[in-house]
Amino acid sequence: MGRMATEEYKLEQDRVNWVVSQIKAKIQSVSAEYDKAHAEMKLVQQNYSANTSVNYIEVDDRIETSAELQQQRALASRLIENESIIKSQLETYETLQQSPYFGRIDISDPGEAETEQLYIGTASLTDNDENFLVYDWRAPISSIYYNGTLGEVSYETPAGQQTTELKKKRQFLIQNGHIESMFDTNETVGDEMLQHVLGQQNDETMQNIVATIQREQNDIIRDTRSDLLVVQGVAGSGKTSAILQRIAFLLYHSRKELEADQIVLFSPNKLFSHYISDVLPSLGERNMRQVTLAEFLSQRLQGLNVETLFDRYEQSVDLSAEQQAVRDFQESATYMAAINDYCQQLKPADFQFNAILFDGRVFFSREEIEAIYQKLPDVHPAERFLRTKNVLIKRLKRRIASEAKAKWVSDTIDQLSDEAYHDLLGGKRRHDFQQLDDEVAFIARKIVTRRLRTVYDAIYNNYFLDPYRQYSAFMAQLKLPASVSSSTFAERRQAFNDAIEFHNCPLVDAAPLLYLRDLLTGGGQNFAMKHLFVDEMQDYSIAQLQYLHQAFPKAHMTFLGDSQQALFRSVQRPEDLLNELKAAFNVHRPRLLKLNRSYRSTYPITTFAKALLPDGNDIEAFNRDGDVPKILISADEAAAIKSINRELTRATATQGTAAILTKDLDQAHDVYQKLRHLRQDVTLLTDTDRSLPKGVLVLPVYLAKGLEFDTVICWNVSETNFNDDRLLGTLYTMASRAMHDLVIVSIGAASPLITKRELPVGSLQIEHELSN
Ligand SMILES: Nc1ncnc2c1ncn2[C@@H]1O[C@H](COP(=O)(O)OP(=O)(O)OP(=O)(O)O)[C@@H](O)[C@H]1O
Repeated sequence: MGRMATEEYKLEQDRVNWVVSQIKAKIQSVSAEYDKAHAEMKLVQQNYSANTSVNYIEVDDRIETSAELQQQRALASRLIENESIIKSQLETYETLQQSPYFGRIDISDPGEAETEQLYIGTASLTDNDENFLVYDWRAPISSIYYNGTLGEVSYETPAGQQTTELKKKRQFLIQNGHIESMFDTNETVGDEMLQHVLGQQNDETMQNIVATIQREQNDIIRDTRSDLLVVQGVAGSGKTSAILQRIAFLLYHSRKELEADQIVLFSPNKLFSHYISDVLPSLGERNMRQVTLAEFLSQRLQGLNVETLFDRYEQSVDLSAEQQAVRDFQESATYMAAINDYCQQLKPADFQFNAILFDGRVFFSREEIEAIYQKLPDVHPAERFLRTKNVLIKRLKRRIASEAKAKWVSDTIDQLSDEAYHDLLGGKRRHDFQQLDDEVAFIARKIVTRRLRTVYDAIYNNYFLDPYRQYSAFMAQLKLPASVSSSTFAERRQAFNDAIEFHNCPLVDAAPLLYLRDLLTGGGQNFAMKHLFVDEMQDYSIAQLQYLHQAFPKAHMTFLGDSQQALFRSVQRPEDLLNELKAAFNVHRPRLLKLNRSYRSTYPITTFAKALLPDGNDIEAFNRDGDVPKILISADEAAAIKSINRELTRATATQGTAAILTKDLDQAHDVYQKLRHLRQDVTLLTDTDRSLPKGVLVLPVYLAKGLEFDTVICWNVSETNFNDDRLLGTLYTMASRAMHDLVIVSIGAASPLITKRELPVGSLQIEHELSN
């Protein structure tokens, strides 16, 4: 290990130069190709717009033109696709030109005398004879680079397992075509390169980590077997990074069967979505779909305001022990199982059917709908519901047919303008009808159908079932476990009813309610989604995860989280969690992986952060130098603001990112208002923000989930402000956002969460400030 002899270095730089020259040549030829494709595209577009301006007087002409137009359109879209393929190729070459590769492995296959040298980069590159100059990091052979120590190694290929001998492993840092550093290592991926990468300053968006993926991370990235992969990883261990590289890997691995939009990631907030948005494009892949749980639930509960996790966190009213027990119950798999049982056994008379109204009058009465349901055979509830729907539509059609004979309809027809009449004829023509009467009857049905559109929509959208009343009825008949008091549960049910009255839906009820609705009406399932990722899974209840599984029944699941970062929730052992999920999901190949090494923060920061936790010993700090975290005890708020300002001036002098994290939004507002008078570069972030502006940011901790900053200042971790054990996860999340510097501010005595812990000597620097 260590820096290499100059001669070796020169040889490698020569190779880099040679590869770069090959890339340059490729860029030239592809650019020419691109220009050609672009010109072709332009031509078709011009042609297309010339064609679209032809006049439409002759009806038969119109048909011909539209066939021609369709052809043109197809041609145009093929050209657009072609152009975008060439463009992304060009982009790949341009990235490779800066840094063609980051690794080299020397291998010798059994029985062969020769040693082969393979270079590994973010994308593959071949010369004109199809020889690999650079291997894609996701190629089967590249796994050796991440997994193998020197000596005999094996790797998976589509043709089965192969073995080879790994003779050398070399890492490079190449920038602008220049080798900045290079190391030989016999470890998986050596620490020196990692030191170098991690020591750098934070960017506005996350970077890919392909050059330095660690062995445990590689296991997550390349797992293609598991149908449920649960990752418990400590703060800063690379969970989010692993998700993104895994997606890139899967897209490569199943190039033919998998598209980026068949992958969905549930992310903690919008800032986070923006933060990670560059990683996949930097690897030449399209981004997956991203959604927050709140967005997903609200979209499915249209017309209701679904309480967000943040709303709930903000109002974290101290729940009584009984209320907590009710919440735990409602978030459990048992509760979801009870819903399933209820739906399977629901008697027709217990269905909460709604009458369908038209113009304020009953069109289909409750009794009629119930009678239809009652008469149907006792099949699966969703199936029976669907058949009910079909009967209703049939009856609607019959009523339309008879209503079409009504006098008001013929009166309406008499008064139709020619234009309106033709409009109603739609695609039909005069000679489509045998007699004029038929045509008039057709128009009459059209008129009535249009008028009764709202009835049709109501049937189509399942409005004849009231899922809210049904859910409430479910709660009313539920047999409660011993831990739950019936009066507290009755209060909870009342709270749900009241919320619905005001078009609100409590978060705890959203997933169970949707589950019930989907089971009874047979909707809400997306069979096209092939992979479901959940980041920060500790903020989801089992019930919510179970609903996601129900909503994406065909998706492989990868759930990642850190139980220690739970906000206002008790910590659960990952093994228990996996077992619970396994039972609830009925999966075949579950797997639990752990990441214990933390890369984000310096050694002193991780050492301090882990000391806060009762089970912090599992956390392994990555060895990177830095200052010891500091706690500033101020006498009052004004003094605290002043000292923050001083710290910020120091922190921003180095161009780094700095964030002040608060317990909740109110405090973020407050700090922002005070600080704004002292400096111009401060921004307050709220949950509608989608990007991270430059300068100093003030934000509540839950919006900082998954993010990182060079300097973090934790606001007012005092005895009074952090006086609850349940805030430990909050404090730990705050502290673990810091990459290089961590400052904790406390007005008055510090929180017992810090003072009661036996912190290792010298792990925290304490400064008392007197008021002035
Ligand atoms: N193998 C690696 N090589 C280089 N950098 C890495 C590696 N693994 C993680 N990192 C860096 O460590 C930081 C933390 O990674 P990431 O955000 O993925 O962790 P996380 O487990 O999702 O964290 P948290 O749960 O605290 O939000 C990032 O800056 C990431 O780039």
